[in-house]
Amino acid sequence: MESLKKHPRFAGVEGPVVLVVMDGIGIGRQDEGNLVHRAKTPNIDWLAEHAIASQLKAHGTAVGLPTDGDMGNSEVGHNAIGAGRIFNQGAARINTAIEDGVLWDGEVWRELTGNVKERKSTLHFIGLFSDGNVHSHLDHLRAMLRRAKDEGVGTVRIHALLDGRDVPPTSALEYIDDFEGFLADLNAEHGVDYAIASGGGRMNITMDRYEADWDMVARGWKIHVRGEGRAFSSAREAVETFRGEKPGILDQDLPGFVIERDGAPVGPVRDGDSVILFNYRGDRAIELSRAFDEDPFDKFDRGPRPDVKFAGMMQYDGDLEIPKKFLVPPPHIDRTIGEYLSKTGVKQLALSETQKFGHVTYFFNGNRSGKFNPDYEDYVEIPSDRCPFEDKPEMKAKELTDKTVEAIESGRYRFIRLNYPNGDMVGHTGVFEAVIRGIEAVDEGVGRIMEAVKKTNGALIASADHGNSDDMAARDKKTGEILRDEHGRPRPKTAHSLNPVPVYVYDPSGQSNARLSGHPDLGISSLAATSLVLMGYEPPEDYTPSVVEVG
Ligand SMILES: O=C(O)[C@H](O)COP(=O)(O)O
Ligand SMILES: [Mn+2]
Ligand SMILES: [Mn+2]
Repeated sequence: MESLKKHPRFAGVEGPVVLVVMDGIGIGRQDEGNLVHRAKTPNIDWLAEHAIASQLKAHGTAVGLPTDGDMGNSEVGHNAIGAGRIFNQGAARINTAIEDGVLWDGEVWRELTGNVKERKSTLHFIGLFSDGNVHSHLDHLRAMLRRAKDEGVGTVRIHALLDGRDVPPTSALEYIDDFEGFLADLNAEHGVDYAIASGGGRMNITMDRYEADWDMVARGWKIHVRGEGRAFSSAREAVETFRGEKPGILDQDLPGFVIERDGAPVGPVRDGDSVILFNYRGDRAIELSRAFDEDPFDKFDRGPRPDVKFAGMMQYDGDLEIPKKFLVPPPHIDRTIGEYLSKTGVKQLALSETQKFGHVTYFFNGNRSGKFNPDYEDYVEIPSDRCPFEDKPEMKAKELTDKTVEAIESGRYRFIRLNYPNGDMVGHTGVFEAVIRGIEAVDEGVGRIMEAVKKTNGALIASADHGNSDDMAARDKKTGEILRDEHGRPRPKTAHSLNPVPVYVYDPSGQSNARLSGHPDLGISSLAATSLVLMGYEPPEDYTPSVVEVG
């Protein structure tokens, strides 16, 4: 790989180029459900009016997802931003592997199904139980169950993590009923025994990320693997009971449950079983994978670890080889902006709080752990609070801004990137007042960064990885009208939006003579080239073009 070439007409702004990812802050229709619009954001508003402003696509094919009906997410968003190009992503790759049959011919699928056939043991599937298409898709699970049945696998157990975060907040029963119907057909026609064995809300058990709270994984392990937990005769009964006990609870927060048959758990994981984690996205799949794969292991007490064959849908971390076995290889993302800058000897800094730290480092660097060259890279992680996001929607915005301003003024870095998680993490709670406060905290941070950039003759690029808080109200599918609760308040939508995101390029000293490049239909993969031209480098030829022309 070559170093970057100097830009032919522009030597770069004097101070650092700062790329701010305002996570989950998109551009939506200006109504009651758009909390970005409702929040007081004097700094972002100023940028919209006075900086170079445009919109970028942040969903669907613009970020490597199968169709333009797929909402964007932080993983594919940060992949696209950091790679400067679009790579086919998890969902698209698995669809192809299933269509072409490559998945079934693969060594890992054959090993895991062969194992349970030979031992007459159980094949388990654990994963996010929805069609949100961010971490998983139920169509993949259905395809695998049909195939398992065709290949003569007799017993399958499903451990269902209820979503309500990438899909409507209380939609679990629709997915459960639909799936139970599918299972009933398989069982009746083919004499197999395929059943849901356990489950719980994804933000309560199993799907922690970035080691923010291993207790979640410990709870999930007990439920799925040991079959220990509150028992019910069906997943539907569990959900209905929990909802009755705590009205208003969202699916993502539901407690764990175990399904019993004849007084015993129907599907704990036992020696000789095979286990597939059918999530394809890495961040929230890594910890459970480690619990299955690692020995020794000190994150929580697993009790006796069953001796199983474990595989992930994908390899969630290629550098750390987590997990060891996987069904579909991940996209190989190379020549990211971070790698180019390191190669060119340009100093860079990445910052966020725990919740999005892996996004500005691992995902931004093309799913790569560690640094390209520690001499040229510094990473700062501010530990996230451990309370519900709606209780402290400002999160660590102030601390993150302090560190960023300090870094800008230090003169040590040429490129600084950071992520404010608020618009997204608080957006997922569906608590409107909190979301507004979270966005206002981001705006305050952006304002302080604008000042620091001005002081140092640097440049700011403010954008986002996908929308969320710009579209927070549930709507009637046909009319688009906002749906309301009994008090007339909009019912929340907790998932990401399909909206474009803003891009603001602010060069207070005017050195770059930046103006819109006028390329139509740009997506967030153009942010890498935009950062490079402001630093005075020519973007690599196959990068998505810059939002601005300079010089
Ligand atoms: O994992 C989550 O929290 C959501 O499914 C997606 O959110 P993110 O893509 O913004 O991380
Ligand atoms: Mn995000
Ligand atoms: Mn999100």
